[in-house]
Amino acid sequence: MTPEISWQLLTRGYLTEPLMAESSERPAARRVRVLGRPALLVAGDEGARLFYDTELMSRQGAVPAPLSDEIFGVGTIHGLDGSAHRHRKAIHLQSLDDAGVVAVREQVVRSWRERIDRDGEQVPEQLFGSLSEVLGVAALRWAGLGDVDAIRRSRDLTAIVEGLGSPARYLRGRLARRRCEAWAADAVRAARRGVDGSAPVNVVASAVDDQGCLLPVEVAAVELLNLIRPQVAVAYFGAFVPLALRTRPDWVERVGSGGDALSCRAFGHEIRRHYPFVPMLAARAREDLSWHGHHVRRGQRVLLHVVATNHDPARWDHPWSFRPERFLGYEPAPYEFVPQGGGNVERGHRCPGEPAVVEVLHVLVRELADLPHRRGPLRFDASRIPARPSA
Ligand code: HEM
Repeated sequence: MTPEISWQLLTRGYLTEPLMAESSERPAARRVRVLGRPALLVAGDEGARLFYDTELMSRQGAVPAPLSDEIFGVGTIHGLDGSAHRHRKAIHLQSLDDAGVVAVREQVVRSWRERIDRDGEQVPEQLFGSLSEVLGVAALRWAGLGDVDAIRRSRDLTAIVEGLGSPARYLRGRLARRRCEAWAADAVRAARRGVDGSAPVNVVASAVDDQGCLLPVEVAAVELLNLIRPQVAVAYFGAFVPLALRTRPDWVERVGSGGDALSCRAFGHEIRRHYPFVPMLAARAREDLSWHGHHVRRGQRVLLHVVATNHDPARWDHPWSFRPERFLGYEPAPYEFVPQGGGNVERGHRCPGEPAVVEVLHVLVRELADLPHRRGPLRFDASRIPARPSA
């Protein structure tokens, strides 16, 4: 029988069965149902190549609207194709160019130092909450929005991401999104009235679509939030750092301030590969197609299983072990490692924030490795999306 995975995702989270086999016997694809509709679930390098083939796949309406509107917002880049998508993507790539990434890193270091000065040198009891605030303050300053209501806004941005996992959290996320879109729209209007500048809020406020028209305020607000919200979400990876360091105590010195940058980077990559965050991604077939004996009709969903791809036994040795050494001197190829999507960042939907996340994780790994008490939970609940360590 074809499994309905919507319900499984809600109740079993990352343990949703299809394609999670640990052996190399894993099938190339599985037929599933999403909200009652047939879909094809693919994984691994080959599956990712199919998923990111823009000739074959479209993103329009791929993520069910109730989910997309809550997590990303109405009119978001995630559902665009072709030249509309490329124009919108340019906003993000401009804000997250090399200088933008350096600025993200500087703001995170500053915000982290402020927290240490305030609360002292120890891993906070509630590391996830503390990191979301540190990263939220940093992201809002980076975007050019200053410190106004920064903590409350950071909590709302986290509530939006938390909305993925359960009906109660979803409702809280919708309310938080309404509040966030209101202040983001105000920020866009103020930037349109005010001074020019290179801060991301100004970049978004002055951006035009592929017809040369300014983005509607509501859409610009959604894109401004697309630049800020995911920076707060790096707290999910950051919260795994103490757990990862306890799994591999032999790496503590290598990644602390006396260690080396390459080890720190490898450790961050392995955190993004090993610990789950985004479970799967969605596209729709542009035309009827056939793949490994499965027929996919035009308009049907094709899903890329992110976690199964990052743990593909055909690609990764001991995929379920935390082994940062696998990334020493090795940068992952575009379709084998997809915690933030795969393929080409300019032409496809790969995450434009990936270089910033690599830098932020570098800072968090180094700082958390240096703190004297590396306490914190030793496990996480794999049935909860998004995952984070729990006591
Ligand atoms: C926790 C860290 C992050 C994770 C796990 C993550 C993951 C992802 C994933 C899986 C996608 C979708 C790829 C696809 O649809 O093919 C994506 C897209 C995107 N991400 Fe991230 N991301 C993170 C951080 C960031 C940051 C820091 C930013 C910006 C500052 C950002 C901005 C975006 C945007 C704008 C898109 C849409 C790209 C498009 O549709 O072309 N993300 N991200």
